[in-house]
Amino acid sequence: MDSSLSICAVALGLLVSQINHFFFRNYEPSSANLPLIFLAVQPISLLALLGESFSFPRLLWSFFVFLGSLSLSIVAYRLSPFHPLAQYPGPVIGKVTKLWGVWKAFQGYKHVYHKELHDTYGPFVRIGPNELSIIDVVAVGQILGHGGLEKGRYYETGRHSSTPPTLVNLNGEAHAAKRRVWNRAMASVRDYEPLIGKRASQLVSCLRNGGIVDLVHWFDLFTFDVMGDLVFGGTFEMLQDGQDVDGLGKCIQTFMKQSIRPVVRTIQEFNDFARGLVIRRIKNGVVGVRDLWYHLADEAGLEKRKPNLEDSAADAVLAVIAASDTSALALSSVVWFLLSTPEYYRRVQQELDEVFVDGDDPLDTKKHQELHFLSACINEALRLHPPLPSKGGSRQIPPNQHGRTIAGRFIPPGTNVWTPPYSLHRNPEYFSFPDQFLPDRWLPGSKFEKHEASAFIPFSLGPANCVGQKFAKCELFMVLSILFNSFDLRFADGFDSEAWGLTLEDHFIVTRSPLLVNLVPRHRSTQG
Ligand code: HEM
Repeated sequence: MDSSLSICAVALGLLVSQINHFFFRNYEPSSANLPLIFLAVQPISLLALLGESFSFPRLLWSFFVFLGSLSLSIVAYRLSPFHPLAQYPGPVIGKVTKLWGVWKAFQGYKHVYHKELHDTYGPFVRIGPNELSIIDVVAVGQILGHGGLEKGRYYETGRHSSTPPTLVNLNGEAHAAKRRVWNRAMASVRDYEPLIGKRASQLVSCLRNGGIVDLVHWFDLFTFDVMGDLVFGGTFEMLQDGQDVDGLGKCIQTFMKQSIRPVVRTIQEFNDFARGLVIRRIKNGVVGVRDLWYHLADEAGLEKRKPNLEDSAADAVLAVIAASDTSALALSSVVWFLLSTPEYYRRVQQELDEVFVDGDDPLDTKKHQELHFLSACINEALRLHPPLPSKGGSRQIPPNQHGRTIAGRFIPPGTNVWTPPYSLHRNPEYFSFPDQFLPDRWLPGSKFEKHEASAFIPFSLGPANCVGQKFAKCELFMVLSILFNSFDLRFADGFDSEAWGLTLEDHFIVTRSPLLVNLVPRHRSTQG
């Protein structure tokens, strides 16, 4: 047949494809761009090298032989007992390719997919050719805790080259150095209490007339305003406007969903937006409390090397992203769980009424320590709806290092490891009735058969855990205390409350649909 290649050409095509497989297995590229060009050029070069004449059918054959044999050999190797992760169970599709997982992530249901896999295959699941998902509590401590594994390469690939690395992208000493600055900034949440309290009061004041409101919307505005205050000393004023005039929330969502085309434009918009805020903040200086920018830009001159403006701005933007959606989701989730279980809502209300007798300020943080049942409800909401359900904690063993034994099992070099909080928190080995909202499990002396508090990691663990954890908890207690103290809440008539939980989609930040609640002002309210 004229269009076929000579036997020699086919043999060479097969050989070269095997060399490619060997090469890419040992030197895995971090970007697909160059390898794709490299792969496309080879079948054409082979034809030229062998002096074969160029025609469309011949080119097609050449690609078919080369790519077909390369694909077959990759699939065979990934499914073979010779693959370093062969001992780990998982779906065939996951062993062969990451594309199925990517599709689930694109849909926003990666967390649910991983849980289903763990339900089927157990605590160690091979979810990608070189990826494991682990929900064993000993392993999670060894992976994320001190002396654990370093951050996976997804932390770096998620960053656009036009933006300097932030705390989240860094590893090792570079991370520790930046983390020191962040720790300094977040050391005393007490300093920030007036700032959070002011916005919590403003939130309640905006809602003072009661009626039907979308709490997702208002919690979003609240957390953005708080972060504007914390990071830049006051900026956004979304509560005052009653809306996100600059579209910051939309911008963050698009950015996180990373739909290829808008992403570059979004990053550009984001950087421009941040630059504007920074310029304004530098012009205004510190107004009142020392804000996060004061620390990030080292205005006190405590660091040996002053950070440059671009670096500090990138971290300031990180703060807004890391803190706003996570806290807003937590607030919405607590309200949703409580209104879905009226007996728990009544207990929270009763506790608040006992702790804050008439005239007491529900923003008094010293009294928040007495809110044991509310605290249990917050934990339970964070357990069932962790704001970072699947991505909080991807780690890796770099290909050029030795493997590690984790919880008695060998993890070979080149493996990416995930510890998805959503699946871990719902592991029946660690929590009785794992899918049910049962806040009593968090109270001292609870009689639940299984309760493994170290399997509860909504803020992650170890040296890269959430630096804003205390701040977030302070926000939660303040807002929930003043909200429940000021209003009686119930779902709006006709609102499909059961469906709300199913609308949560995991796109790194968790997107959610409106939460329609009817607010009736309470007579004993001290605010608004
Ligand atoms: C309920 C609210 C919050 C939750 C559940 C949460 C959860 C998390 C988790 C799981 C991580 C680890 C992520 C990873 O390893 O990929 C993290 C990291 C981080 N969080 Fe939060 N967060 C919350 C609120 C906040 C707030 C209020 C701030 C800032 C004021 C903040 C700032 C950060 C930063 C800067 C990091 C990166 C830490 C590092 O890499 O060293 N978060 N958060």
